[in-house]
Amino acid sequence: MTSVTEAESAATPELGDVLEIRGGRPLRGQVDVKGAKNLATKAMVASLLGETPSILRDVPEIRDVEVVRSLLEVHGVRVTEGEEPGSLVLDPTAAKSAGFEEIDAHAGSSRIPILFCGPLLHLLGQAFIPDLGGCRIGDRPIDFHLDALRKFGAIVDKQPNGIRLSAPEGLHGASIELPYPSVGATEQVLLTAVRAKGVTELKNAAIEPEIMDLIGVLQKMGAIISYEPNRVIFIEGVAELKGYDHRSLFDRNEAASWACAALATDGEIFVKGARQYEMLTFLNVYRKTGGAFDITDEGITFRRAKTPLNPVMVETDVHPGFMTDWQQPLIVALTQAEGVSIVHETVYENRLGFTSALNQMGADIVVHPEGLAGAYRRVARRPLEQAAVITGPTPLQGADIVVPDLRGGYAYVIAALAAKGTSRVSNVGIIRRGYEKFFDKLTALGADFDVVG
Ligand SMILES: CC(=O)N[C@H]1[C@@H](OP(=O)(O)OP(=O)(O)OC[C@H]2O[C@@H](n3ccc(=O)[nH]c3=O)[C@H](O)[C@@H]2O)O[C@H](CO)[C@@H](O)[C@@H]1O
Ligand SMILES: C=C(OP(=O)(O)O)C(=O)O
Repeated sequence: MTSVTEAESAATPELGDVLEIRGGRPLRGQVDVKGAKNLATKAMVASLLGETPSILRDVPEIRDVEVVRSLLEVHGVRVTEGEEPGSLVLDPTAAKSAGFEEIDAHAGSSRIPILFCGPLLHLLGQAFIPDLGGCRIGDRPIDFHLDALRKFGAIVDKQPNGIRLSAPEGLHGASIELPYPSVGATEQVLLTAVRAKGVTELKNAAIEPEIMDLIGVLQKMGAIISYEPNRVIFIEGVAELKGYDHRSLFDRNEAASWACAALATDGEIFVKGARQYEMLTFLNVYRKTGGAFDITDEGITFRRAKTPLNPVMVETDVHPGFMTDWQQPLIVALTQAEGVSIVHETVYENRLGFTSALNQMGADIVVHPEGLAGAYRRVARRPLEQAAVITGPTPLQGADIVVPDLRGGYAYVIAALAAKGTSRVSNVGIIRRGYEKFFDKLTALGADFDVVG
């Protein structure tokens, strides 16, 4: 078994783990957003399907990319920096001869290993996938993934520390309907079906912009994928794929986070690289909240249109709805709205726990773990819904707080920046999973902080 340690993959010394933040200063200036965490990592896995090297551009310098890079290297993919800054060359030509590796890698740090199943089964006929990490925001089962893999002809054997897969007869096209439009399960089907024998029909697929960009990557490699109305995707398997040359979609989650930082601190931030189309839903909510934005070809500038902000009612949802990864930084801004805001979380069952630290800082947020009975819904909701009721405006005071997960952590940092007085924010290393050059960007925006641990 090959072990790829956290230390090996997270060697970048940019971030410490504890920040002392002196709040009360508006964030002003420019930040650049590069490729999306939720696309770049998947495009990197796709390189394993090609017969020739791939080039991925605008790769973000984040820990999840480092994790996937080391997993690819364990499987014999040669990963080097490309000529263009921020690009990677992924050469899979030695992967087949590298043979089967049972990896014990990064349990607790990323969800991407599950997407190696299809590519490894095509390449080697077998795979071992360790237990997954990622943010602890609910149960996050992988049953949709495993059911789909079985339909392709894979044999799945659950083991104490992961799953072992084999495909003695090879993989064939399948007819699959997801119980819920899961992003990861849709990617699993795409990465497996492109080289399976025959046609795959996927119903109730996720259609997030990152999925569309992954389909673009696979089409460049030679795949035949058509996207039909009503969340149906058809994939005609092909015998061989080549490498791709692709510039990653921008990180709309990072862009939305900085937009909320401008709102919460009453600052003004130009997010270079942000685009309107992928953020339409976010921008509507931003405007209703009392935020303003100017869109140009280079990016989007975010600021407040008024103070105090307006209260809003938001339901997180699959695309084209309001993304679950946007609600945490928005909730910080909503503590400064005049009146009662409601955020219904419908994607994960435990994604509002981070609000308790905001209450410690002076916010008035009540979480209803079973959702709000009788509340208005656009469509019927899943039983795992919870709701946060935020009453504002409430001044925030500095506090000692511990980052729980990626987006919750970002929310804590902007809450501390918006608060009066000094905060000590621990465990900020988690933020490296999805925000590149985070300290540099805070400094560029005029944040007053020190790394103290
Ligand atoms: C690396 C990455 O791209 N992460 C994103 C991805 O996560 P991820 O791909 O893990 O999220 P999914 O869309 O799969 O999960 C959505 C819901 O489906 C459930 N589910 C999923 C798979 C399964 O086999 N069984 C099952 O029940 C999950 O528990 C969750 O309640 O999409 C989420 C929803 O937009 C985002 O918050 C994450 O940032
Ligand atoms: C939930 C997230 O990521 P992951 O799926 O990688 O845990 C996120 O990016 O907010």
